[in-house]
Amino acid sequence: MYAYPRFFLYQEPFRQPLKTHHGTWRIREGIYVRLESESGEVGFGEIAPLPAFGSESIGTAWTFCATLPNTIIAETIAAIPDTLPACQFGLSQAWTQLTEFPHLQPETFLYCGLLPAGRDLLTVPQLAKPSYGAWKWKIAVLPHARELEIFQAWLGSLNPETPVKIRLDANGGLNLRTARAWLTLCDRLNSQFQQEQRYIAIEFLEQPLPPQDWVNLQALSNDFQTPIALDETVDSLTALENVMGLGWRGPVVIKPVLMGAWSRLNTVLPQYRSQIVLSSALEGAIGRWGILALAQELNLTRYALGLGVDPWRPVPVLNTKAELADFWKLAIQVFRHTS
Ligand SMILES: O=C(O)CCC(=O)c1ccccc1C(=O)O
Ligand SMILES: [Mg+2]
Repeated sequence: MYAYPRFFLYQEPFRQPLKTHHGTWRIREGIYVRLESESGEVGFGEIAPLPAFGSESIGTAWTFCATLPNTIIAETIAAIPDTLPACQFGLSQAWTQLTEFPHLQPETFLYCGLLPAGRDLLTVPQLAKPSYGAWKWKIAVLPHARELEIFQAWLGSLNPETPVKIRLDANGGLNLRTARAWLTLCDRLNSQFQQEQRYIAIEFLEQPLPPQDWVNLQALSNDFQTPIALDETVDSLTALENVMGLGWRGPVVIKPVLMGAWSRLNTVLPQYRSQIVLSSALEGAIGRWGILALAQELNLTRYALGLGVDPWRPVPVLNTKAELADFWKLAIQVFRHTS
C-alpha cells in the first residue's frame, strides 16, 4: 500500500498563557497530517513537538515533512529516526488510521483538570466537574514559601464534601530542600485527610527535581509516603524502559504525541499499564484523538487522564472519520482566510 501525504502547519495562541517552571507559554505550534491511500482511504495524524520534553523542534519536523516524497509507504514511516519522535507519532497515527479506526468512548474516562499557577489558583470558582477525578496545580513558578501559603489557603477554601485528588507538578523546578518541604506537607495533609475520613488526597508530586537527578528522585520516593511521578525524566520510550529496569515502581507521565511510533507505544506501554498517567502535551484535536485511542487500547483505569487542559486549549472532541475529515477541511480554510 502507498499513500499521498499532505501537511498543514498550525500556530494557535492559548486562550490564556500557561505558566510553568519553564516560563510562560503562549502559542502552540504543530502539524496536522493527512494521508490518502491509493484506494482513497484517508487517515489523519498530528505532529506536535515540544523540544523541552525531549522531542524535535517544530522547524525540524516541518523540514522533515517537506522533504518526504509525494508517495510514501509503510517503510518510509518505519524509517523515521528516533530523533524525530513527534514525526514518528503523527505519521504513524495517520498511517494506522488508513486501516484501523476504533470507535472512541471518551465519556468512559476520568480526566485530570489543570489549575492556574500562582495566586490565580484562588480564583478558580469550583472543582465539581463530574468527569474530572483529579486536578493538577503547577508549582515551582513562584517563590517556595509563597506557593505553600497559596496552596494551604486554597485547601482551606475547598468544600469538605467534594472528593478530590490533587497532583502537584514542579516541572523539575524544586531542589532537594524545597522538594522535601513539599513532601513533608503532603504526607502530613494526606494522613490528616485520612483521619478526618475526607475523600481528598495529594495523589502525587510530579517531577520535583530536574530530569537527570535520578538518585535523588529515587531517594525522595523512598523517604515519603506521597508518590513521586516522573515526567521529564521519561521523555522517550527508551528512557521509560531505563527507569523501569532500574526498579521504578511509581507513576510515570506519558505524553504519547512526543514518544514515537504508534506500534511501538502499543507494544511497550502495556507492560507498565498500572503505572501510566497518560497526558496531554497541549496538542490539537487530532493528537487528542490518538491519546484517547491509546488510553482505550491500554484500558487505563488507575489514573485520571491528564487531558483537562481546555481552559488553555479547548479542542473539539472528534470521533468518526468524517469528523476528523471535517476538522482538517476547516483548519485549511481558516488558514486560507488568515494568510
Ligand atoms: O498532565 C496534565 O494533567 C496536563 C498536561 C501538563 O501538565 C503538561 C502539558 C504540556 C506540557 C507539559 C505538561 C506537564 O505535565 O508537565
Ligand atoms: Mg509534568
